[in-house]
Amino acid sequence: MTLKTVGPVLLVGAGKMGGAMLSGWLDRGLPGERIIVRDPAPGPEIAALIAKHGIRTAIGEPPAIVVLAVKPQIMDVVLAGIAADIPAGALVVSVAAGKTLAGIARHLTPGTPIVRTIPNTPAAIGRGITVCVAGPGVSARQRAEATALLEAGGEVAWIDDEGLMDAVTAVSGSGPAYVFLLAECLAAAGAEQGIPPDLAARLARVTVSGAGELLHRSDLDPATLRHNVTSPGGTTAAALDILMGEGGLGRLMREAVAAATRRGRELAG
Ligand SMILES: NC(=O)c1ccc[n+]([C@@H]2O[C@H](COP(=O)([O-])OP(=O)(O)OC[C@H]3O[C@@H](n4cnc5c(N)ncnc54)[C@H](OP(=O)(O)O)[C@@H]3O)[C@@H](O)[C@H]2O)c1
Ligand code: PRO
Repeated sequence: MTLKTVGPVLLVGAGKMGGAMLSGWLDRGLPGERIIVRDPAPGPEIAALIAKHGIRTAIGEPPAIVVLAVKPQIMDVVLAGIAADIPAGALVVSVAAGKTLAGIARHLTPGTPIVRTIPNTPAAIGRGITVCVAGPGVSARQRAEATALLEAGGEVAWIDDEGLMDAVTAVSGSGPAYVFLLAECLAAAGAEQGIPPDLAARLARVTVSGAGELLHRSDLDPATLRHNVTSPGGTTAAALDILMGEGGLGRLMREAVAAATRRGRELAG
């Protein structure tokens, strides 16, 4: 299945995540006329995409896929409002953190096929990863169609155990924020050592993105790439003694991912 033949796709909610997905779809060739966007007040970038690509904002041809990208806290209300517009047999794809297959199904015609997913914002440049779990009744064709759509945003992984989705959300869904925080903290620490803030921000930005790109292109695992920077008794080793010590990044990351996983469970509602 190719992206060009997917759809029509109804995107409900074109904010940070829905907007990132929309950019990925358009960049990779999903024709604008196969997309419908529903959002009460799309931001200027989304409005520009809608105008440029001739994307519809009202349902004409019935959608084959409905992508739900509203906040989990309003998902129940939104679903109650759009359930009647979801044609029988259309595939519903949720990207909402926490919201379970059963919680979504509750609002829809019994038997509606649903795929619960967690993408991440690098989908905007085709470098994200989306993890998916299928509910009952999702056909092989619909799975292939969902894969084609989501692959526009990068890699796609299917899992069978929905119980893992909150932990997945904590790692890859929220993960880009941890990396951006690393860049912020690295810049602030550099400035504290006397580097002019603009230069410190540039050093941190290029270092984090360059290291990410090296990790992306290299066959080596992250630990080996780290070793390659670390001269015995050198500067990196001095820093890693802090970062890898007790109370260091390992512990902080474990606690952070556990907190995000717990919050996902709470958002189930
Ligand atoms: N952001 C991420 O990195 C990320 C990653 C993985 C999954 N997710 C999931 O993606 C979903 C959206 O998150 P987000 O960060 O993109 O939030 P967001 O930026 O607030 O996007 C949600 C969008 O939905 C719009 N909306 C509100 N009510 C609506 C309605 N009745 N019908 C259609 N659209 C409506 C909002 O408009 P207003 O702003 O005008 O209310 C907003 O544009 C969440 O469920 C989240 O868990 C997000
Ligand atoms: N953004 C959403 C949140 O913060 C879900 C993962 C990333 O809840």
